[in-house]
Amino acid sequence: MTAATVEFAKMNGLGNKILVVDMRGRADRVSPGAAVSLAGNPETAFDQIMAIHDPKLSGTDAYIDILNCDGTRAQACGNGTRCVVQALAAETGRKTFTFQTIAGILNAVEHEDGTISVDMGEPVFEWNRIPLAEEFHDTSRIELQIGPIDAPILHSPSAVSMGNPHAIFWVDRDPMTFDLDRFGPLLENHPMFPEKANITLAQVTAPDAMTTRTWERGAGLTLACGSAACAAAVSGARTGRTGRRVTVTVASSPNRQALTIEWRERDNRVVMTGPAEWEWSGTLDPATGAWQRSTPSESGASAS
Ligand SMILES: N[C@@H](CCC[C@H](N)C(=O)O)C(=O)O
Repeated sequence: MTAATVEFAKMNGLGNKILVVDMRGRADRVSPGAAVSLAGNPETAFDQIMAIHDPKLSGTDAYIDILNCDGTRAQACGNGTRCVVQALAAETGRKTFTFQTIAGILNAVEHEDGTISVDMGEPVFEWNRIPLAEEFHDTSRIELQIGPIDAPILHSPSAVSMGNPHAIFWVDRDPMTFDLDRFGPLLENHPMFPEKANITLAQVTAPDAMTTRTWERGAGLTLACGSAACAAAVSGARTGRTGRRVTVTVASSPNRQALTIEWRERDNRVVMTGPAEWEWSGTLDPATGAWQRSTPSESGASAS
């Protein structure tokens, strides 16, 4: 008989709020309703759920189902993938993992210093695979702008899919100084993006460094977005703004933490390296989202 509850861990990657849910040994999934209920509680509020399922493909360790806090599915989540690696490494003592997601196969490794590298796959530039609603021969600079027509505030983003759709707007000052909570929803839902898009502001600060801030599809303003950091790094190199290995400082993350992103020349794959952090653990009902804390909390609260 399938148990009513499963174990989960509240974690984060650069402040990106993640629930890692252990769905192994079960045929059901975390329901969109459960996700919305968990997201609505300040204690379990999250940006993404990373649900670990039994592998569907030989040679992989797990199938990962990714849900945004609005209950929609996402194809990729860089910060969440590092959290999954840390959780499974702590459980098994292993250091390397291969996961399957809707977007493909991801390889990951936990290093001696505790940081985690995830091979996020190959970037996709074809307009209809990002996808965009209009044909663009060159998606490194597409026609899209916000603000007055003769003095746009944001314009000409680079578009790319890292499994999930991203638009990178190049800015010349700190991304925190822009009103992204106002522009984000307009751009996420712009008709140019038939599957919506993650919207990132990126300021190049050196040939090997940039600063980003992201409005996430299905989650809004989050403290960090790993796939967006990959998308920005690839777009920086593609447009000649940076080299292929960059430090991406995520302006909105606590203490402005950074990820290292390398777009490898030899195989076209993008490797993201950074930390993950466990906060507390509990159990939850994947059908309803009812939950219970099983490790101590500072607040003393214990249940939904
Ligand atoms: N925070 C994630 C990205 C999550 C998915 C995104 N909101 C989408 O719907 O594509 C990351 O770290 O990559």
